[in-house]
Amino acid sequence: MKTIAVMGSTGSIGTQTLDVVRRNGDIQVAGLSANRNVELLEKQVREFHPLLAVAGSEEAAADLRVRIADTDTRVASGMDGLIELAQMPESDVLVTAIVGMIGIRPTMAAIEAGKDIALANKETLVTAGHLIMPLAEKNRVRILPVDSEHCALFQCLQGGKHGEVYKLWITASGGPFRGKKREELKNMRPEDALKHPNWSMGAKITIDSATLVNKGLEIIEAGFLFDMPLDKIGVVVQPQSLVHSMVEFCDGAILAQISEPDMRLPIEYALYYPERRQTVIPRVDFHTLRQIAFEEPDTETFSGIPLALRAAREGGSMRTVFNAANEQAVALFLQKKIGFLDIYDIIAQAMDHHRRIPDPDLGQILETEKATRDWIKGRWSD
Ligand SMILES: NC(=O)C1=CN([C@@H]2O[C@H](COP(=O)(O)OP(=O)(O)OC[C@H]3O[C@@H](n4cnc5c(N)ncnc54)[C@H](OP(=O)(O)O)[C@@H]3O)[C@@H](O)[C@H]2O)C=CC1
Ligand SMILES: CC(=O)[C@@H](O)[C@H](O)COP(=O)(O)O
Ligand SMILES: [Mn+2]
Repeated sequence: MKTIAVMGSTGSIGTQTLDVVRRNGDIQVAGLSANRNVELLEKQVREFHPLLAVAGSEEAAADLRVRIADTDTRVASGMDGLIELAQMPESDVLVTAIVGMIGIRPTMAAIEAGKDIALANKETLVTAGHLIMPLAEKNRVRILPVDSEHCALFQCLQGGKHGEVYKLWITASGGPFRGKKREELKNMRPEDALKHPNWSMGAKITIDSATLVNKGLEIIEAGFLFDMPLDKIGVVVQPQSLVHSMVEFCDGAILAQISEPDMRLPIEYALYYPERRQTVIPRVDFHTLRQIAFEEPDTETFSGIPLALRAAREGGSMRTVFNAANEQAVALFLQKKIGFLDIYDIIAQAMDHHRRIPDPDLGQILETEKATRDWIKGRWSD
């Protein structure tokens, strides 16, 4: 029986991971973690009986300890707790369902302890992919993509040779503001941007979908996961989110992965790879589906992709600045301290201000993150 630890179990990916576990009934859960949502974490502890539960702060951990005093689950907190969760001797796989580049250290710790990674936490790969992919190879662990596009690419690549790939096509929904122009975007509020047309996800990634920064992050993520140069990665809008991505091969053949938009499929694929299980999601109905549409992304209106390409081309610590500035800007937008288009300005200005480190180590990545956040706080926060 496989045993997993779920980092970020109370979020969108975390709860869907536990749903996959619940429906299959043959995976054990060794550890769970949340930031502040101890109420849900308590429920999860009572249902899945993990050995360890980690809360974001010592205050939240103290609350959780009281709540689950009648169980055998031990409670830890903060980054030390996440690293302990990542390295639990009982677990085979770490599901990285936490949001943001805070996932870097526990993900690296898990790889060092020989755990496979079911990776949803794309920010970690965007900022530290040059450290993580070689570390995984050295420790002979698998990085199994959970992000829907990357899981689709991974499925389409099965059996194909790396050298035979002509292009990876990442699909984008276009987000809630598809078709709008900059003038209309100026006044968009968080409640507008949080209405994703096809997916129900956490707040941060939903805003990233609206700016198309999510697609930018996903281009960089795909580069690391599949060892592909930027000119072999394209983006095409597929507004229904039915085609999750495609691989075009040298002979002109294109393989696509199509399914209803439901993250439980990629989560299940990553957890059971290379086996396929019975579906836990609704099947595509070709009797009612009339067409599958594609269009070009509007990169003039939505700067998420061009900004990411700039960060990827300049490389090194610039990827950290792109990601950290975006994390900070999205938080400010959600707090209604800045407008929607300010997200792009903050990222661009933070990148202009930064002096690039070509091949940053972990310490330099974390220092760059802090410097970027401090620089933004000094200019855009109270
Ligand atoms: N949601 C989706 O469908 C998809 C998500 N992804 C990626 O997966 C990752 C998770 O996304 P999603 O599930 O939507 O995010 P959510 O915001 O829904 O969940 C985030 C999880 O991380 C925890 N967390 C947040 N901040 C901290 C912190 N500082 N310390 C400890 N724990 C923390 C949250 O705890 P609490 O509940 O207590 O706040 C929660 O468990 C992201 O990297 C996202 O880009 C990729 C593809 C699809
Ligand atoms: C479900 C998933 O993987 C998200 O990353 C999704 O792709 C977001 O949709 P967008 O295509 O709108 O960014
Ligand atoms: Mn995605």
